[in-house]
Amino acid sequence: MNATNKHSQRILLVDDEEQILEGCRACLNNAGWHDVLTESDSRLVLSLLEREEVDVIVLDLRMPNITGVELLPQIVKQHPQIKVIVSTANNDVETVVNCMKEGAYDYMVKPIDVKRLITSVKKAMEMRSLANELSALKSYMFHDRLEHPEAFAGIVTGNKAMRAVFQYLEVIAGTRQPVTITGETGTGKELIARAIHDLSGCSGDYVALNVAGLDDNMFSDTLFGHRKGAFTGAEQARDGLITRAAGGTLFLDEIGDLNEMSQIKLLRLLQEQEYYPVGSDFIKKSDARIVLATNRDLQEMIKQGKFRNDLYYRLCGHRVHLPPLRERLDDIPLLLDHFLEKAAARIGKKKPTPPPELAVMLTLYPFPGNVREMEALVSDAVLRHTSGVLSMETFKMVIGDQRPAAQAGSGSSKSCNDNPLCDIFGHFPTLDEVEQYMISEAMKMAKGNQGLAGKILGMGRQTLNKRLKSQSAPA
Ligand SMILES: Nc1ncnc2c1ncn2[C@@H]1O[C@H](COP(=O)(O)OP(=O)(O)OP(=O)(O)O)[C@@H](O)[C@H]1O
Repeated sequence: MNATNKHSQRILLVDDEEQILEGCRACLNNAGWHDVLTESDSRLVLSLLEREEVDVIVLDLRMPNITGVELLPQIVKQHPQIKVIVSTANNDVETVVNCMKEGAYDYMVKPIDVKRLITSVKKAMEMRSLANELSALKSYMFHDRLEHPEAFAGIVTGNKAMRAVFQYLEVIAGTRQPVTITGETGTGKELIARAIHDLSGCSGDYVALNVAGLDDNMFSDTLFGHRKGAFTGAEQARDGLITRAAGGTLFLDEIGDLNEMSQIKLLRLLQEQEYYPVGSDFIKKSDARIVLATNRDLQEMIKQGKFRNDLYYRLCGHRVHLPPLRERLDDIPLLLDHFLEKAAARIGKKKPTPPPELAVMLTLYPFPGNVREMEALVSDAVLRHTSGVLSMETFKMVIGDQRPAAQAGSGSSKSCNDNPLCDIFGHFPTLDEVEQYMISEAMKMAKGNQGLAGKILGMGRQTLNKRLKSQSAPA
């Protein structure tokens, strides 16, 4: 699927010297920007901008006919979204200051330094995509809609927090920045990674690698490949998965398990899009979009010295967090229906009817394995069931006498989905707990007078007295 039709990042170089245009174009191509337009006639720039969408312009200030100094304010006025970097032959502070006042994003002194050119264009592109994301986010805030619901078709949810994740992913779909997905095991991180790829409109493949348990050699060899003779047994050069993901998406799962050396290599890949195949001194470039996932608490790992701070901050650019299933109980009936249908279809049975109390019973269970655990539970029940109505036995065996999710140890009042009783008790209370609470509140209101407290509670003084005695009696 090619869900987005965003153009790739496009640069326009304007200079009357063809040699400079060609030199800069080659440098930018090498750095990974392949969509570079050039124009040597300044009189044609404004009409070109009417026809073509451009993100960044590198504009020479001294040109015949119309100078860059004259052109700059017109570009800024007519196309305020474009970032303009001016290039000037002399380091004339006054001209530079004037250009910045007119709205230039940055400036460069000629002859153009390649590193400076690349850094400046990179920053301008980042600013441009941030501005795009901001305006898209504003529009999502006002219209609760998804432009590409088909990208999320496999993810069953009606939950608000999940929908906000989808909207955010649509906003950042066009950027090539890495995306980090966090969430407990089984919350659907891999499904989200796939959706990011589908939304990106990239023509290349989606390639996934679970890095858990890989030592640095295996990590480097699997991801970056090796040159011939790099180690005993490396009889042929071999490309790594990063090559297979060229022009597409590389999904690295369980990055919280990476060791120190591999973290350094991952950081270089994220920051510079560069890597070395094992045994090679020649650096290679990658244009794969990188999506990462972890179910570990990376900040806690930093405190323990197990995860690099700089890598963490690099991962923070675009980040989504998937809530655990116990915090989106509204998804349980939908998922139950989905998994019943899926399991029945797989074994060629008719979809069984769930007993009405089943969905409620499932909301009481904390699901430490999240959606994956629920799917396994439902599949197992469908396999075992024989009559038209699904038996509760399989569920009872696993869930047993589970107390509501929060009591079962999650400790989160959110798991009651903002039920007012949960606000008071910190979990969904039992009848006994509610009774005790009401009696003690009524006694407080009645300043210890049992007759009055009984009236408040709608019971006689003697009944209240009995209940008070039974509450204080040892269990
Ligand atoms: N919202 C959902 N709708 C349908 N299926 C889902 C949903 N969320 C998760 N699943 C299913 O649950 C299983 C686990 O999902 P997934 O592998 O994406 O989780 P994960 O967060 O990547 O887990 P882990 O951290 O263990 O790698 C998969 O079979 C997936 O299809």
